[in-house]
Amino acid sequence: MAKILVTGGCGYIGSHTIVDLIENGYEVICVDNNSRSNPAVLEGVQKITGKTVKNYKVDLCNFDDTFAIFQENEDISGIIHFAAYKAVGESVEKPLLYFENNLYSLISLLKCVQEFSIPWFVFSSSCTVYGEPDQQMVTEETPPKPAASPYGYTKQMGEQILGEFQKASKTQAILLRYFNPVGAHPSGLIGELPIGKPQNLVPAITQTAIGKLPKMMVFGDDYPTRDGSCVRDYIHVCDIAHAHTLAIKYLQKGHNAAGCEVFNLGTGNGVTVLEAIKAFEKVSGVKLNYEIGPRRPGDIMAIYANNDKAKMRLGWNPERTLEEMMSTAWNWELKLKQDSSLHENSNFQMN
Ligand SMILES: NC(=O)c1ccc[n+]([C@@H]2O[C@H](COP(=O)([O-])OP(=O)(O)OC[C@H]3O[C@@H](n4cnc5c(N)ncnc54)[C@H](O)[C@@H]3O)[C@@H](O)[C@H]2O)c1
Ligand SMILES: O=c1ccn([C@@H]2O[C@H](COP(=O)(O)OP(=O)(O)O[C@H]3O[C@H](CO)[C@@H](O)[C@H](O)[C@H]3O)[C@@H](O)[C@H]2O)c(=O)[nH]1
Repeated sequence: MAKILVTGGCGYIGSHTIVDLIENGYEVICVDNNSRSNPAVLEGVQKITGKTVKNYKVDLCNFDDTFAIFQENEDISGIIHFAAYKAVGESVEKPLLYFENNLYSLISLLKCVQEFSIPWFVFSSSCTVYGEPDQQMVTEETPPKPAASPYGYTKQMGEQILGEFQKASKTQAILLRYFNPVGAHPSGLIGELPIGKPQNLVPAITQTAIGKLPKMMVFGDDYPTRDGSCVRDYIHVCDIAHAHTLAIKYLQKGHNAAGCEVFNLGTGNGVTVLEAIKAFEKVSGVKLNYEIGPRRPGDIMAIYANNDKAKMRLGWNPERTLEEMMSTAWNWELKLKQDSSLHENSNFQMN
């Protein structure tokens, strides 16, 4: 079976994707400098799959070290590139850190792709590229708007870099635009490990429910939506993970006629913040301590995916419900409370 290099494989989405790739018969190697993750995550992957995944602890911005991985593994057929920094607020404070890490790492990797003629490349993009869209439901044809943050620009630029690179090479590329990945593996052995105070909704909910945070804030209930709170398209991380396996299969079958294809990865359902909280309360039986606060600067009122293209071309069928997203996230939070070794994730600082 083909060998796939997963970058950022110790991270949240990368670790779930490694599990899915292994379960679908792929051989996987990982490169992650653990700047934003705990290497113990791969032990969780091992417990789920029974396979040990080798991690190269390398900073992808370092071309020589990255090149050496390819020299050692001349049989790599595909790359799934997750490695990046992803905190929107931090990117506003430290734009150069984001441009440097997210773009240098991509370029250094693509130089290796070129040198070693790697046939398939899958890139983690985001619905952030749509900015505040004119229509709430976006298709892949919806024109990108200026990004709201340096992080968002790194995704837009990453897409452009890949588009131009692909035209000049034989590598086939897929850009996956994730909506809001949430939840955890049903085993409770891997999940999201937010650094510091969580900025994203679901970790904020679970950390409040377990008592790590005294209460949480709903950022605004005065938007022109059905209950006044913002609308997002929450998608289970295992469904996102499986889309990567399908993307690799698609490239493997040579279906990627366009050379560099874009796919939205969302459920197609918009959910408000208050609905997400209700779903959590229902599955956990915990009454959440929350308050309505002011709007968060830079927040988009409403966005959700038209996912027809991924369904039709990749054969993707996101099947997990909002309740499953919440129950697996809660199960993971409960497991984290028991397992102090994963708490060591907080041993690293934001740069
Ligand atoms: N989680 C989301 O909500 C979301 C939404 C849209 C897009 N994305 C994108 O998906 C990808 C994965 O996201 P995630 O949530 O799994 O993030 P994550 O922070 O959990 O994982 C990213 C991993 O990349 C590693 N990394 C970062 N820079 C590196 C470098 N220079 N060299 C080697 N390793 C490096 C980190 O140590 C970490 O393990 C990212 O590109 C992110 O921007 C995430
Ligand atoms: O404590 C909180 C946290 C979030 N929210 C709201 O919950 C919604 C979702 O917020 P969040 O989980 O932060 O997701 P987004 O703002 O949609 O941004 C995420 O999803 C984007 C698209 O994938 C990525 O680009 C970003 O990196 C990622 O942070 C928004 O309305 C927030 O205002 C709250 O009300 N309280």
